[in-house]
Amino acid sequence: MVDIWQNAMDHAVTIARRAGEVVREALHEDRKVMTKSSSVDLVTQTDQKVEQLIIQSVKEKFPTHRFIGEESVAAGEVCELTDSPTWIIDPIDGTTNFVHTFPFVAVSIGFSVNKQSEFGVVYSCLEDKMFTARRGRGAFCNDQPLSVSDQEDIKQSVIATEFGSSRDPEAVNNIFTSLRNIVSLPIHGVRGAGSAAINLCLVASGCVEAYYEIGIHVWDIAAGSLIVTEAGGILLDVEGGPVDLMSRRILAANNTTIADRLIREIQSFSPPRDDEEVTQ
Ligand SMILES: O=P([O-])([O-])O[C@@H]1[C@H](O)[C@H](O)[C@@H](O)[C@H](O)[C@H]1O
Ligand SMILES: [Mg+2]
Ligand SMILES: [Mg+2]
Repeated sequence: MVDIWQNAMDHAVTIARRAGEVVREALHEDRKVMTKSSSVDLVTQTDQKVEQLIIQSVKEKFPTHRFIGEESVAAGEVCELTDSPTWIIDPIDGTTNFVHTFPFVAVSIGFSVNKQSEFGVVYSCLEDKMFTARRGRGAFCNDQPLSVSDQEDIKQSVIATEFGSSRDPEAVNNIFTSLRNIVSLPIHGVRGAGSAAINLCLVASGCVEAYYEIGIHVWDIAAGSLIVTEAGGILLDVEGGPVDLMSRRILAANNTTIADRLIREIQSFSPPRDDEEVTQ
Protein backbone atom coordinates (compact mmCIF):
# COMPACT_ATOMS: atom_id res chain seq x y z
CA MET A 1 0.00 0.00 0.00
CA VAL A 2 1.27 3.48 -0.82
CA ASP A 3 2.13 5.52 2.25
CA ILE A 4 1.28 9.10 1.33
CA TRP A 5 3.33 10.61 4.17
CA GLN A 6 6.50 8.53 3.62
CA ASN A 7 8.10 11.30 1.53
CA ALA A 8 7.46 13.81 4.27
CA MET A 9 8.87 11.46 6.89
CA ASP A 10 12.01 10.83 4.82
CA HIS A 11 12.45 14.57 4.53
CA ALA A 12 12.01 14.98 8.30
CA VAL A 13 14.81 12.46 8.94
CA THR A 14 17.13 14.17 6.43
CA ILE A 15 16.51 17.65 7.79
CA ALA A 16 16.75 16.51 11.43
CA ARG A 17 20.18 15.07 10.67
CA ARG A 18 21.27 18.28 8.97
CA ALA A 19 19.91 20.34 11.89
CA GLY A 20 21.83 18.07 14.28
CA GLU A 21 25.08 18.87 12.45
CA VAL A 22 24.42 22.59 12.94
CA VAL A 23 23.76 22.01 16.65
CA ARG A 24 26.94 19.92 17.06
CA GLU A 25 29.05 22.57 15.30
CA ALA A 26 27.58 25.34 17.48
CA LEU A 27 28.12 23.44 20.73
CA HIS A 28 31.65 24.67 21.29
CA GLU A 29 31.23 28.13 19.79
CA ASP A 30 30.37 31.21 21.83
CA ARG A 31 26.68 31.05 22.64
CA LYS A 32 24.67 34.19 23.24
CA VAL A 33 22.04 33.08 25.75
CA MET A 34 18.72 34.90 25.92
CA THR A 35 15.65 34.19 28.06
CA LYS A 36 11.93 33.78 27.27
CA SER A 37 9.11 33.05 29.77
CA SER A 38 11.42 33.07 32.82
CA SER A 39 15.07 33.63 33.66
CA VAL A 40 15.65 29.87 33.34
CA ASP A 41 13.76 29.44 30.02
CA LEU A 42 16.75 29.77 27.70
CA VAL A 43 17.08 30.33 23.97
CA THR A 44 20.09 30.85 21.70
CA GLN A 45 20.60 32.01 18.14
CA THR A 46 21.16 28.36 17.22
CA ASP A 47 17.59 27.48 18.32
CA GLN A 48 16.28 30.20 15.99
CA LYS A 49 18.64 29.37 13.13
CA VAL A 50 17.82 25.64 13.24
CA GLU A 51 14.06 26.28 13.32
CA GLN A 52 14.34 28.53 10.24
CA LEU A 53 16.49 25.95 8.46
CA ILE A 54 13.87 23.25 9.04
CA ILE A 55 10.87 25.43 8.13
CA GLN A 56 12.48 26.80 4.94
CA SER A 57 13.45 23.39 3.66
CA VAL A 58 10.00 21.91 4.41
CA LYS A 59 8.28 24.89 2.74
CA GLU A 60 10.26 24.30 -0.46
CA LYS A 61 9.11 20.68 -0.65
CA PHE A 62 5.63 20.96 0.87
CA PRO A 63 4.43 24.53 0.27
CA THR A 64 0.88 24.01 1.58
CA HIS A 65 1.88 22.50 4.93
CA ARG A 66 1.54 24.42 8.17
CA PHE A 67 3.94 24.78 11.11
CA ILE A 68 3.99 25.06 14.86
CA GLY A 69 7.57 25.92 15.83
CA GLU A 70 8.76 26.73 19.33
CA GLU A 71 10.73 29.82 18.33
CA SER A 72 8.09 31.06 15.85
CA VAL A 73 5.49 30.92 18.64
CA ALA A 74 7.95 32.74 20.93
CA ALA A 75 8.18 35.40 18.20
CA GLY A 76 4.40 35.87 18.26
CA GLU A 77 2.89 33.28 15.90
CA VAL A 78 -0.29 31.56 17.09
CA CYS A 79 -0.04 28.01 18.30
CA GLU A 80 -2.95 26.45 16.46
CA LEU A 81 -3.32 22.84 15.42
CA THR A 82 -5.79 22.54 12.53
CA ASP A 83 -6.71 19.54 10.35
CA SER A 84 -4.09 20.58 7.77
CA PRO A 85 -0.80 18.70 7.57
CA THR A 86 1.25 20.38 10.31
CA TRP A 87 4.93 20.09 11.24
CA ILE A 88 5.46 20.56 14.98
CA ILE A 89 9.06 21.56 15.57
CA ASP A 90 11.34 21.90 18.56
CA PRO A 91 14.65 22.88 16.95
CA ILE A 92 16.66 22.23 20.12
CA ASP A 93 14.92 20.27 22.85
CA GLY A 94 17.27 20.60 25.76
CA THR A 95 18.50 24.16 25.27
CA THR A 96 19.74 24.31 28.87
CA ASN A 97 21.79 21.17 28.15
CA PHE A 98 23.06 22.77 24.94
CA VAL A 99 24.12 25.93 26.79
CA HIS A 100 25.94 23.88 29.44
CA THR A 101 27.27 21.20 27.01
CA PHE A 102 25.36 18.54 28.95
CA PRO A 103 25.25 15.85 26.30
CA PHE A 104 21.52 15.27 25.68
CA VAL A 105 20.18 17.57 23.00
CA ALA A 106 17.52 16.68 20.45
CA VAL A 107 15.92 17.99 17.29
CA SER A 108 12.25 17.05 17.48
CA ILE A 109 9.89 16.99 14.50
CA GLY A 110 6.29 15.79 14.82
CA PHE A 111 3.81 15.70 11.96
CA SER A 112 0.09 15.67 12.30
CA VAL A 113 -2.87 15.48 9.89
CA ASN A 114 -6.51 15.86 10.98
CA LYS A 115 -5.02 16.40 14.45
CA GLN A 116 -3.69 12.84 14.39
CA SER A 117 0.03 12.20 14.71
CA GLU A 118 1.37 10.57 11.53
CA PHE A 119 5.09 10.40 12.26
CA GLY A 120 7.64 11.53 14.79
CA VAL A 121 11.38 12.05 14.44
CA VAL A 122 13.67 12.76 17.40
CA TYR A 123 17.35 13.09 16.61
CA SER A 124 19.49 12.94 19.75
CA CYS A 125 22.30 14.70 17.99
CA LEU A 126 25.18 14.33 20.46
CA GLU A 127 24.54 10.59 20.84
CA ASP A 128 23.87 10.31 17.08
CA LYS A 129 20.64 8.39 17.73
CA MET A 130 17.80 8.80 15.23
CA PHE A 131 14.47 7.82 16.79
CA THR A 132 11.57 7.46 14.37
CA ALA A 133 7.97 6.29 14.41
CA ARG A 134 5.31 6.10 11.73
CA ARG A 135 1.71 5.61 12.87
CA GLY A 136 0.89 1.89 12.82
CA ARG A 137 4.39 0.85 11.78
CA GLY A 138 6.42 0.74 14.98
CA ALA A 139 9.19 2.78 16.54
CA PHE A 140 12.90 2.55 15.81
CA CYS A 141 16.28 3.85 16.95
CA ASN A 142 18.87 3.88 14.18
CA ASP A 143 16.55 1.41 12.38
CA GLN A 144 16.44 -1.03 15.31
CA PRO A 145 12.90 -1.72 16.63
CA LEU A 146 12.04 -0.31 20.05
CA SER A 147 9.78 -1.70 22.75
CA VAL A 148 8.84 -0.47 26.19
CA SER A 149 9.76 -2.20 29.46
CA ASP A 150 7.47 -5.05 30.62
CA GLN A 151 7.89 -4.12 34.31
CA GLU A 152 4.57 -3.97 36.23
CA ASP A 153 5.94 -3.30 39.70
CA ILE A 154 6.40 0.40 40.47
CA LYS A 155 8.92 -0.50 43.18
CA GLN A 156 11.18 -2.03 40.53
CA SER A 157 10.89 1.00 38.27
CA VAL A 158 12.91 4.04 37.21
CA ILE A 159 10.80 7.11 36.46
CA ALA A 160 11.85 10.13 34.40
CA THR A 161 10.66 13.65 35.09
CA GLU A 162 11.94 17.24 34.95
CA PHE A 163 11.69 20.41 36.99
CA GLY A 164 10.84 22.39 33.83
CA SER A 165 11.36 26.12 33.46
CA SER A 166 8.75 27.61 35.80
CA ARG A 167 9.94 28.84 39.20
CA ASP A 168 6.47 29.88 40.31
CA PRO A 169 6.50 28.83 44.01
CA GLU A 170 3.20 26.95 43.80
CA ALA A 171 4.32 24.99 40.73
CA VAL A 172 7.67 24.19 42.37
CA ASN A 173 5.83 23.04 45.48
CA ASN A 174 3.56 20.72 43.48
CA ILE A 175 6.53 19.30 41.59
CA PHE A 176 8.39 18.52 44.82
CA THR A 177 5.30 16.97 46.44
CA SER A 178 4.86 14.61 43.48
CA LEU A 179 8.54 13.77 43.47
CA ARG A 180 8.60 13.07 47.22
CA ASN A 181 5.53 10.82 46.93
CA ILE A 182 6.99 8.86 44.04
CA VAL A 183 10.53 8.51 45.44
CA SER A 184 9.06 7.31 48.74
CA LEU A 185 7.04 4.45 47.22
CA PRO A 186 10.00 3.62 46.96
CA ILE A 187 11.11 3.33 43.34
CA HIS A 188 14.56 2.33 42.09
CA GLY A 189 15.36 5.87 40.91
CA VAL A 190 14.41 9.12 39.24
CA ARG A 191 16.11 10.34 36.07
CA GLY A 192 15.78 13.27 33.72
CA ALA A 193 17.73 13.79 30.51
CA GLY A 194 16.93 17.51 30.35
CA SER A 195 15.01 16.96 27.13
CA ALA A 196 11.35 15.94 27.08
CA ALA A 197 11.81 14.36 23.65
CA ILE A 198 14.73 12.21 24.84
CA ASN A 199 12.83 11.26 28.02
CA LEU A 200 9.99 9.96 25.82
CA CYS A 201 12.51 8.02 23.72
CA LEU A 202 13.89 6.51 26.95
CA VAL A 203 10.37 5.23 27.77
CA ALA A 204 10.09 3.84 24.22
CA SER A 205 13.49 2.15 24.61
CA GLY A 206 12.55 0.46 27.90
CA CYS A 207 15.28 2.32 29.86
CA VAL A 208 12.74 3.98 32.17
CA GLU A 209 9.22 2.76 32.91
CA ALA A 210 7.56 6.17 32.64
CA TYR A 211 8.05 9.89 32.15
CA TYR A 212 5.75 12.63 33.37
CA GLU A 213 5.96 16.40 33.32
CA ILE A 214 3.65 19.37 33.80
CA GLY A 215 4.74 22.53 31.95
CA ILE A 216 6.02 21.04 28.69
CA HIS A 217 4.74 22.34 25.34
CA VAL A 218 3.29 20.62 22.29
CA TRP A 219 6.61 20.91 20.40
CA ASP A 220 8.46 19.10 23.21
CA ILE A 221 6.25 16.02 22.95
CA ALA A 222 4.63 15.89 19.48
CA ALA A 223 7.25 13.55 18.01
CA GLY A 224 8.27 11.57 21.11
CA SER A 225 4.70 10.73 22.10
CA LEU A 226 4.14 8.76 18.88
CA ILE A 227 7.51 7.03 19.41
CA VAL A 228 6.20 5.87 22.83
CA THR A 229 2.87 4.51 21.56
CA GLU A 230 4.48 2.84 18.54
CA ALA A 231 6.91 1.12 20.96
CA GLY A 232 3.90 -0.30 22.83
CA GLY A 233 3.57 2.35 25.55
CA ILE A 234 0.64 4.51 26.58
CA LEU A 235 -0.03 8.24 26.97
CA LEU A 236 -2.33 9.72 29.57
CA ASP A 237 -3.07 13.00 31.24
CA VAL A 238 -1.39 13.23 34.68
CA GLU A 239 -4.84 12.89 36.31
CA GLY A 240 -5.76 9.94 34.07
CA GLY A 241 -7.96 10.22 31.00
CA PRO A 242 -6.78 10.94 27.49
CA VAL A 243 -3.67 13.01 26.88
CA ASP A 244 -4.17 16.43 25.32
CA LEU A 245 -0.94 17.55 23.64
CA MET A 246 -1.90 21.24 24.05
CA SER A 247 -2.60 20.92 27.80
CA ARG A 248 1.07 21.11 28.85
CA ARG A 249 0.72 17.87 30.83
CA ILE A 250 1.84 14.38 29.92
CA LEU A 251 2.32 10.95 31.42
CA ALA A 252 3.95 8.38 29.14
CA ALA A 253 4.28 4.87 30.53
CA ASN A 254 5.08 1.31 29.58
CA ASN A 255 1.67 0.06 30.78
CA THR A 256 -1.50 1.05 32.68
CA THR A 257 -0.37 -0.58 35.96
CA ILE A 258 2.64 1.76 36.23
CA ALA A 259 0.67 4.74 34.92
CA ASP A 260 -2.24 4.27 37.36
CA ARG A 261 0.15 3.98 40.31
CA LEU A 262 1.90 7.24 39.34
CA ILE A 263 -1.38 9.10 38.82
CA ARG A 264 -2.22 8.45 42.50
CA GLU A 265 1.01 10.22 43.54
CA ILE A 266 1.19 13.16 41.14
CA GLN A 267 -0.02 16.47 42.51
CA SER A 268 -1.36 18.00 39.33
CA PHE A 269 -1.74 21.62 38.31
CA SER A 270 -2.67 23.35 35.08
CA PRO A 271 -0.37 25.86 33.38
CA PRO A 272 -1.98 28.04 30.66
CA ARG A 273 -2.66 25.88 27.58
CA ASP A 274 -0.49 26.21 24.47
CA ASP A 275 -3.56 27.09 22.38
CA GLU A 276 -5.16 29.28 25.05
CA GLU A 277 -5.51 32.36 22.82
CA VAL A 278 -6.97 30.25 20.04
CA THR A 279 -9.57 28.41 22.17
CA GLN A 280 -10.80 31.51 24.03
O1 LIG B 1 13.08 24.66 25.99
P1 LIG B 1 13.49 23.32 25.45
O2 LIG B 1 14.88 22.96 25.79
O3 LIG B 1 13.12 23.17 24.02
O4 LIG B 1 12.50 22.22 26.15
C1 LIG B 1 12.51 21.92 27.54
C2 LIG B 1 13.08 20.56 27.79
O5 LIG B 1 12.33 19.57 27.11
C3 LIG B 1 13.06 20.25 29.27
O6 LIG B 1 13.51 18.94 29.50
C4 LIG B 1 11.69 20.34 29.85
O7 LIG B 1 11.75 20.17 31.23
C5 LIG B 1 11.08 21.68 29.56
O8 LIG B 1 9.73 21.63 30.02
C6 LIG B 1 11.11 21.96 28.05
O9 LIG B 1 10.55 23.24 27.81
MG1 LIG C 1 11.71 21.63 24.12
MG1 LIG D 1 13.52 23.97 22.26
